[in-house]
Amino acid sequence: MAVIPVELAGRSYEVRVGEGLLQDAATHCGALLRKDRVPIVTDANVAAQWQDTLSASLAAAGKQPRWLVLDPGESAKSWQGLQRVTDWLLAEEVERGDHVLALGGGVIGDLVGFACSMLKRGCGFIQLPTTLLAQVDSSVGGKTAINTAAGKNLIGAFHQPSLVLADLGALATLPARELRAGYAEVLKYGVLGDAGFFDWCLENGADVIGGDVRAQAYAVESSVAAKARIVAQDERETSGTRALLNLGHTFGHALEAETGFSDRLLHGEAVALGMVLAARYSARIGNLSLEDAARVTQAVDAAGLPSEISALGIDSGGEALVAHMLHDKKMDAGTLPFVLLRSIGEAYLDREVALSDVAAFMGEQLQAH
Ligand SMILES: NC(=O)c1ccc[n+]([C@@H]2O[C@H](COP(=O)([O-])OP(=O)(O)OC[C@H]3O[C@@H](n4cnc5c(N)ncnc54)[C@H](O)[C@@H]3O)[C@@H](O)[C@H]2O)c1
Ligand SMILES: O=C(O)C(=O)C[C@@H](O)[C@H](O)[C@H](O)COP(=O)(O)O
Ligand SMILES: [Zn+2]
Repeated sequence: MAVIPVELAGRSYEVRVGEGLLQDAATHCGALLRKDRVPIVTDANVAAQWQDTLSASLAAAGKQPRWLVLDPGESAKSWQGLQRVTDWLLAEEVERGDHVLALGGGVIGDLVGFACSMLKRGCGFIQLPTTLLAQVDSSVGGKTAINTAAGKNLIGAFHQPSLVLADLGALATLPARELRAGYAEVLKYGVLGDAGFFDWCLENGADVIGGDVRAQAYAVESSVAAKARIVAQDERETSGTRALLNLGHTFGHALEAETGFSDRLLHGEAVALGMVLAARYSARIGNLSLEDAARVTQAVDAAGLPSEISALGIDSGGEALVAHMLHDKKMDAGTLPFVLLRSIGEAYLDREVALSDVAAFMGEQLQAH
């Protein structure tokens, strides 16, 4: 098992990565579970695979698991989903000093984390991420949120978990499309800040997606270490450092909004497309070589992820996509800083981007090929 600390003043916690962590969850959580009753929120797909394992672990420690099982999918990250979770936590008489377990992907982690940030003005929670995306990204760093009609993650809070248990065994039951989508966020760490890791991804990405546990362990541990370093420097995304983790997301979130936050385009797929767009736009304004932009596209293609927005069947034009971007949380007094690239492994925040030029670029990309 690898243990990666997330160092935050007064709120440090560990991310434990390994096999069999759900079987041993009660031991790992230890005194964080201070009462006999343990509230757990998950979705139906995850419950079908992992509810018995977690229940057995808790029962063996003399605990009574209490389950809320939600419908799977991005639509749970909504006002209705939030109300369902908070009402249930209140009915379960969860107190501020208790810990709620969030068992699932990024949807469950973001939703439950947000509910816990508000419950009685803040109770504890533990992330038990079961998707590759959640293990490498969403369970770490404390961003929690729901979506609204206006856009992605627009209502949320920073609320750090007390512990993250990333059980690599959970990835064995994950559908191939979801594994691939999570891999986009792995590749992101290479593209934004680590050319060596990008090269590792090119060589080993197929093994990660193919289910090789050693490759998955390296991918998860490296990604979590990279994220933990950045979050420790800039927990609340105020200095510009953490904003680099948003590489591909301004484009990607606009595509998710335009496709209705639906199965048509998963978050990881949107991030893959967004990274390609960020690389191509960086090349267009002369800040990235055409060769490096092409390498980002190749890495996305090699993983079987989408790389051309023209294939999405979006009827609207570049202006409509830019209209979604105006809701981006990086928007600052009329300026939208974009995460762009100088090279593979060197992302930067560009505050000089003209949205009219982005609209023209997106219009071209929607027509291309
Ligand atoms: N907070 C953050 O820092 C952060 C970072 C990245 C993404 N996100 C958010 O995460 C969300 C996407 O998360 P996701 O990709 O994990 O999607 P998800 O939570 O919807 O899970 C994907 C699918 O896999 C199923 N599933 C999960 N684990 C499984 C398992 N082990 N076996 C079988 N099926 C399983 C789920 O039921 C779901 O159908 C988005 O809303 C995105 O905005 C947040
Ligand atoms: O942790 C971060 O910071 C990230 O940006 C990670 C992203 O992968 C994640 O999708 C995040 O939720 C996007 O942040 P947002 O602030 O644009 O909602
Ligand atoms: Zn993301």
